[in-house]
Order: sequence, then C-alpha cells, then structure tokens
Amino acid sequence: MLRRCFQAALRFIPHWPALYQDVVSQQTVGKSLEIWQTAHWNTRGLSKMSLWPFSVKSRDFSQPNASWSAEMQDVYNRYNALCEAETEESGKTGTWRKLPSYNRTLKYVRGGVCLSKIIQSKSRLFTRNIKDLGAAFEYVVFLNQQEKRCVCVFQPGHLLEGPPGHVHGGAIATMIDTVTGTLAGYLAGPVMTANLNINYRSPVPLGSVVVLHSALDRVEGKKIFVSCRVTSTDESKLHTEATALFIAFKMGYLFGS
Ligand SMILES: CCCCC/C=C\C/C=C\C/C=C\C/C=C\CCCC(=O)SCCNC(=O)CCNC(=O)[C@H](O)C(C)(C)COP(=O)(O)OP(=O)(O)OC[C@H]1O[C@@H](n2cnc3c(N)ncnc32)[C@H](O)[C@@H]1OP(=O)(O)O
Repeated sequence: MLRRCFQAALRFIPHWPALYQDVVSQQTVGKSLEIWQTAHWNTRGLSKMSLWPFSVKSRDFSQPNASWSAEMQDVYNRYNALCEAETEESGKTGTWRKLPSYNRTLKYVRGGVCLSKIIQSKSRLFTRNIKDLGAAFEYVVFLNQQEKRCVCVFQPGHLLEGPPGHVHGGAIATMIDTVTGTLAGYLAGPVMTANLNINYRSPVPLGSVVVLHSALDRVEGKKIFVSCRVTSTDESKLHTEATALFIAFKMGYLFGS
C-alpha cells in the first residue's frame, strides 16, 4: 500500500526543478499550489485530485529576526538591495534572488496523499530544527542564477560550539553542504552530496557573521562540481575552503523505485 502511494507520488516528482522554482518563488503555500496545479496537474488530468491537507502559510526561516546582529542585518541589506534594484530596473526577477528557507525539503510539494504521509512525520531540515532564534543556524542564501553562484550570510549561534567560543567544524561543514547543495540543486534539480572536501584555515567565533561564497566549477553529465569559501563579511579573512561533488538523481532513488 505504502509502496503504491510512493509510486503514485513519484509520478509528479520528476518535475521537481520546475516545481521547486514555482514553489520557492511564492510567499504562500496557497499561491504556489495554485501555480503548481495550473502548470502541472491540469495537464495531467489530475486537477480534481485535491488531497492536500494543509492550508497553513509557509514560514520562511531566512527572514530577518531579533537575533540578527547589526552586521548580519547589514550584509543581508546589501544583498537584498541588489535583488530589489535589479528587479525594479528590469521590472522582472533580478539577477540576484533571495531564496526562502523552509524547515522541510518536500513540505510544500503537492503530491497528494502519498507525500502527505511523509509530511506527517516529525522530520525537519537539520539546519532549521531549533526554534530558539539565533541559537544555532541563522542564515540566508542569495542566488545569482546567471553567474551560477550564491552567497550565504551565516550567523552561528551558541549551540554550535566546537572549540571553546568557536564554531564546530561539523556545523561549518553543514553550512557548506547546504549552500553548495542549494546552488547545485537550483542549477540541476535534486542532488545528493557525493563528496565534500574541506580545509579549515581559521576558526569562526560563535556569534560572528561570515559569508559563504559558492560557485559552480563545472558539470560533467550528472556530476556537479561546486566550490565554496567561507570568509569574514569584508572578505579580508579566509576561514574555510571547500570543494563538493553532487550527483543529480531522480527522487525515486530515495524511495526504492
Ligand atoms: C532531497 C533533495 C535535495 C535536493 C536539494 C536541491 C535543491 C533544494 C534547495 C534547497 C534545499 C535546502 C537544503 C538542502 C541542501 C543541501 C542538500 C544536502 C545534501 C546532502 O546532504 S545528501 C546526504 C549525504 N549524501 C549521501 O547520503 C549520498 C550517498 N551516496 C549515494 O547515494 C550515491 O553514492 C550517489 C547518489 C552520490 C551516487 O550514486 P549513483 O549510483 O547515482 O552514481 P554512480 O555511482 O553511478 O556515480 C556517478 C558518477 O559519479 C562518480 N562518483 C560517485 N560518487 C563519487 C564520490 N564520492 N567521489 C567521486 N566521484 C564519485 C562516479 O565515479 C561516476 O562517475 P563517472 O560517471 O565519471 O563514472
């Protein structure tokens, strides 16, 4: 039964890249569902299959909040201004885009009863599973799709301690994986990290603000090579360097079909 549910859901999932773009560019679930339904469900003759049980608004966890330091807010404003300026000039989506960040990877994908079963579980995105503002991963990602790069402004909180007063290397790796994976995902659809190489050059103080600069190096078939540098906000200090290999996959791979 469960297997049949997954198989039915997976019929929709190959449309992930288009779907994801639709979903992430909208502020509300309702709006995104409307677009998704129009774009995909009607063409598949399934528009009457309304099994989605949620009507809540999606929460974008990358919006400024009270825990953000002045420096975090400044860097956010700088990149956000780029998004807005370019949008105003061209009258359409600019070169830079602020990406929303939810606490589930598939939460806002409409796939009917099968996906809703997955959604009913208690799983949460690792980087968005702590409710205390500022306690762990405070971050926001901006994407420049034309230049195939993105930047992430990251303020690590007190729960991410490794060496006294400084950020755990695993937390830094998590953010590198998240940012490089997000870039690869936006460029190539669903991806899995196959390889992550990290050189830690200087420790990151807890509560400081750093910027992750990620860029596409090359694509070879389903292999996507991405690099990343973690620096201070003025880029004068290099904290970490990394390269990552992502493999594009079909979602059925995760569900055994
Ligand atoms: C769930 C969807 C996520 C999608 C995200 C996209 C957008 C969303 C945006 C925002 C969402 C927010 C947050 C998410 C952000 C980041 C995502 C985090 C991602 C992870 O945190 S994910 C968990 C850790 N990750 C794993 O749990 C992977 C376990 N692993 C496997 O599942 C397989 O291993 C797999 C699938 C990787 C490959 O399997 P496969 O069968 O498809 O590929 P295959 O083996 O055929 O290799 C094909 C070619 O890659 C070469 N190759 C393979 N592996 C290599 C390696 N390690 N080093 C060097 N080369 C390698 C081969 O040598 C061959 O090369 P060639 O073609 O030249 O011969």
